[in-house]
Amino acid sequence: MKFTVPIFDVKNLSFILKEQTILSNISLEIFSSEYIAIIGPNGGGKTTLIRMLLGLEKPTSGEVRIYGKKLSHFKEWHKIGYVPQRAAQIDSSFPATVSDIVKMGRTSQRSLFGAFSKVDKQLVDDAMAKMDISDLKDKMVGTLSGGQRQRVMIARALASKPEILILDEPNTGVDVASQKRFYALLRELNQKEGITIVFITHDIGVIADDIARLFTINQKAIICNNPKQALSCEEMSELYGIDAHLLHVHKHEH
Ligand SMILES: Nc1ncnc2c1ncn2[C@@H]1O[C@H](COP(=O)(O)OP(=O)(O)OP(=O)(O)O)[C@@H](O)[C@H]1O
Repeated sequence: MKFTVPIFDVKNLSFILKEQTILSNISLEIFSSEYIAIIGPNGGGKTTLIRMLLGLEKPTSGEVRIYGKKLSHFKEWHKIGYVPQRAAQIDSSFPATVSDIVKMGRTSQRSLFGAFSKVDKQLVDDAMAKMDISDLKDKMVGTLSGGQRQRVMIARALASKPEILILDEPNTGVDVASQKRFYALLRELNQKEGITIVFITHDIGVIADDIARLFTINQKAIICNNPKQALSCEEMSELYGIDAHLLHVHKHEH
């Protein structure tokens, strides 16, 4: 079923910090089952935008709605899986196994000391299977490769059975072969399971065929209709870096 209400509805969002404009008048919508990439120069405000979508940072002006609700009224945070930037950079002595980490994905839906139910266990096992890490479940997470850790962090997010997965530059420090495998997994989550994906990346060329829309953020948003326009947008974003203009606003069709 397609939502007519967007998952995220952002209107005229601005964020000014110590007189520096970080985001200026951003408006966008993200719909169920979309695969969206967000690109832009370093410091362009991509992470800040995501933090505002999740209520982790308060905008100076403007509004974010999730599933039609104001952020302050939204309670179903388990529907949103978030893997922040550098989440996979875990200290090698970190005392937790892969399955310990993935189980943490269930905590938001259990009472603080609630027992780990059969359903919880099944969801954890499913998330590990989807991310192809079942055989690593008893390994200490700090001993894994960058690509394996990255898949553990995403499995943790999947264990909460999210409807939307937000990934902030998940490929930093991951080799090309692991990246390709990772992109294939994301495509599968989007196409087979209908999970909405919002993906902050510098790697747009590789996923251009998978994504539905691209947002280029450089204080202001440039929104492209389709991935074929994406590459020219990327070139443009590299060019200006100073003052972007709203070039094209996508109208979502239902
Ligand atoms: N809480 C904060 N305190 C100080 N500066 C901040 C804060 N939040 C964001 N900024 C600044 O806002 C700008 C945008 O940062 P942000 O991390 O959102 O950019 P980004 O596009 O995600 O960059 P990158 O590609 O390097 O991750 C940067 O100049 C950053 O220093």
